[in-house]
Amino acid sequence: MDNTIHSAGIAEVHNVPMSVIKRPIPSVLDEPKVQSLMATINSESSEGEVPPVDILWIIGSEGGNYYFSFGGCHRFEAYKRLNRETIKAKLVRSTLGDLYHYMGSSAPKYLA
Ligand SMILES: Nc1ncnc2c1ncn2[C@@H]1O[C@H](COP(=O)(O)OP(=O)(O)OP(=O)(O)O)[C@@H](O)[C@H]1O
Repeated sequence: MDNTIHSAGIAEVHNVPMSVIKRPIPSVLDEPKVQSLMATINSESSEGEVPPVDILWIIGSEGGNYYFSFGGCHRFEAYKRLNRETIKAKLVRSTLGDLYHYMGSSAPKYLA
């Protein structure tokens, strides 16, 4: 899901702590792809062969930053299994309306 319409204009890549990222939709994983990504990430030079994932960054109505991620399933799983503290990501500034697009009425009410 790299270079999607959402993140196409965003240049900055952040190291986002895995612990702050909410992934409300369970990933369906292709195991060999996860293994392959783990190997690539482990042998990666500083340039990087694995592109950043997209994260929806929402500021709550009462403040606070919320980070949601939907795609990037295989990359996220690979970073998780490697016990990485952070993942490279582009932050796509989003609204609760955007979240409804992905989650429908399952979107968390605490953001409204
Ligand atoms: N060993 C590897 N296996 C798979 N992809 C790799 C590997 N090394 C680098 N990449 C890059 O990582 C990115 C993986 O993105 P891809 O869309 O295939 O999966 P994902 O976004 O992590 O998971 P999903 O699409 O299932 O949500 C691609 O840009 C691909 O070129």
